[in-house]
Amino acid sequence: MSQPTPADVGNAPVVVSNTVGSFAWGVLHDRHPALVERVRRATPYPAEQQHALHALLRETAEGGVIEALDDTEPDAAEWRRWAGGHIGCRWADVPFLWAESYFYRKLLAALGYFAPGPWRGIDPFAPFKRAELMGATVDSELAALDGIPRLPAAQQDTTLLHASLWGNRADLGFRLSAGESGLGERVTGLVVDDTTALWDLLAGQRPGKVCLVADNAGPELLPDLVLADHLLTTDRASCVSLHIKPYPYYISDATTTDVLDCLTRMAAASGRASEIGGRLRQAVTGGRLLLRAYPFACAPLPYLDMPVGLREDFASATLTVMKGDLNYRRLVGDRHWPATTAFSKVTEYFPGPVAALRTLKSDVITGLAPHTQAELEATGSAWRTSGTHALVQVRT
Ligand SMILES: O=P(O)(O)OC[C@@]1(O)O[C@H](CO)[C@@H](O)[C@@H]1O
Repeated sequence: MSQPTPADVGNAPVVVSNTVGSFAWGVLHDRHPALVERVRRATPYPAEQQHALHALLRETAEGGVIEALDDTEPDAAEWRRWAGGHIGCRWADVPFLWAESYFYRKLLAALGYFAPGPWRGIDPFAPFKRAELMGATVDSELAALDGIPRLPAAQQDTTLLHASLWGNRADLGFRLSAGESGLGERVTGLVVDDTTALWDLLAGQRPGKVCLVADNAGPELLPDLVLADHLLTTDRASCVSLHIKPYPYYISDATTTDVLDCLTRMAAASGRASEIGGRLRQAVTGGRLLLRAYPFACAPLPYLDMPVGLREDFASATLTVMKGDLNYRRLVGDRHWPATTAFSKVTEYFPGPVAALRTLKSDVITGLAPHTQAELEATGSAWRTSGTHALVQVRT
């Protein structure tokens, strides 16, 4: 299934979760049980679902062994294929990327998300996503859009791109780990900043399709949608292919419902936000904003393993913009790369120009200049995982 990794990059060790105290270990050990508890408290699930949640917690507890997805699940065969030899292994010993995705899929199975009956299609994360979207922070971010047209054109570009970039801190899974103390202050200088290269790339050709691979709903998706509108209205793109998730995933990842909720939220606002919301609605009906929900968007695999249809979508784009931490891990491979490994090398396989807009929330990083790495290490802070740092990386 995999295409060869570019030979001269080599293969750094894959991230697994079996080192006690590591970031990956913490996700399995702390974040997932905390999430199950939040889900249980948010929705009054009946006994059958409660038992299934208990069973999932037992299965995924320290030392637990991976059990196959029930054959009655509609995508059981696909997951069997994606599982390779992982069923029967300890959760902590398989690739972290795989274990996390499988956990989210098993959580949906436990809640009867795909089963016939009254709980089919009920998004367990909707209460959290809805609360975020209706929050006062969103009001002020939408109101701030009124000031954008007063900025010089280049500053509008940077402001909207960076709003989408930093919107990536609005990730409910990460906030679950950060706890009540909340997120650390953002460090404004980006660890890699290819912002100019990104706009130059779009300026250097006739407007074509831009693929925008979305990440979280609500406070991240809103600036993503505003960016999509900006690309369309400034003729940097003839259409935007917005990739979202086909079903709830990683707590706050955006689904079609979340896109529609954002459009409704914008329409209900005043001024420019409402104008943009109206234009985006028309763009959806007119085919300039295409919604795409590939099954592979929730696959436990790196983009190196993407199927043909998705590859063709990316290949026909002038640029693909990957949002967020998980997409970054999937793009470069969830491996302990030396931090100075060239981003262009690890993304060489990708079928077209690609940009990553990401706040740093896991161990994986590539493309740092040696002096940047040294400066970051010297801070003694958890710069790789704290969400305080961000990057814009481009491979043309
Ligand atoms: O992709 P996103 O929303 O930016 O971040 C996803 C995340 O919160 O979840 C994973 C760990 O569970 C990490 O990739 C990261 O910390």
